[in-house]
Amino acid sequence: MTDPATIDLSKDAAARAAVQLVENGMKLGLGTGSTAKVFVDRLAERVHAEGMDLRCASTSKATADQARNLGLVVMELDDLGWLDLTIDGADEVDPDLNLIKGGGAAHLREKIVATASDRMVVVADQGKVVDCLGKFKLPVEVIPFGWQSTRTHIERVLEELGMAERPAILRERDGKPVLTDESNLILDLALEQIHDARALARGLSSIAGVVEHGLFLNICSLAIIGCPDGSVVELRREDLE
Ligand SMILES: O=C(CO)[C@H](O)[C@H](O)COP(=O)(O)O
Repeated sequence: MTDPATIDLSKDAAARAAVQLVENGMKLGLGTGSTAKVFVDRLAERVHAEGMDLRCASTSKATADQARNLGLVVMELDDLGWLDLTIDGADEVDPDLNLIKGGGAAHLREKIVATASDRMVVVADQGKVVDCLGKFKLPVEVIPFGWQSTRTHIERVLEELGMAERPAILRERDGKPVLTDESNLILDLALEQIHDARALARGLSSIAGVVEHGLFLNICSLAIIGCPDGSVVELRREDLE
């Protein structure tokens, strides 16, 4: 297992590099999770040191609280309109910069904010880079009403795609279902390997009780991967930049 201290240095390296992409006057989307949290810390340092004028939209209540406590201006996405840049973490990043997100149960707002931005950049450590998406359980946000029927529909979609008998697990914490910022539930799909992410995304989106899945396809144009020695590796999708 990777040493947690090593992971922290990597996150810090990615966050520091990402902060350099921010320009004065930008409207910025802020992600959720431990790497996004480090980014917000580094961002606030730069904003105060340079007297930058930024307006931010947050992907979660947790990040909004953190950013406001650090003196950043956080507004409603609808009051900001279109954003210049969103910086967020990811649970998996494949060679085409397709992602799995939602480990922090925030992928619905994360996708809304990322797709309301000119550019989405991911900050992550090397452990997130994979050849094929799917080892990390795919989060699917579902509405509580009839969630077990929704789970049955999800399992049918998986069966149709040859991913049969893969359980959709209700996410719980301390014996209680995890609720998203939208008061919905999360089903985590244990898939191992997602060979046709587009078909899976289509299938999941066609189910009535599914609010949003954690596949981010063709959204991220740059992934900044932090290394424990403080260096970073940049993975790019030129066609999305
Ligand atoms: O998608 C997310 C939250 O919904 C996070 O960005 C993702 O889980 C990565 O988090 P971390 O940086 O803590 O590993």
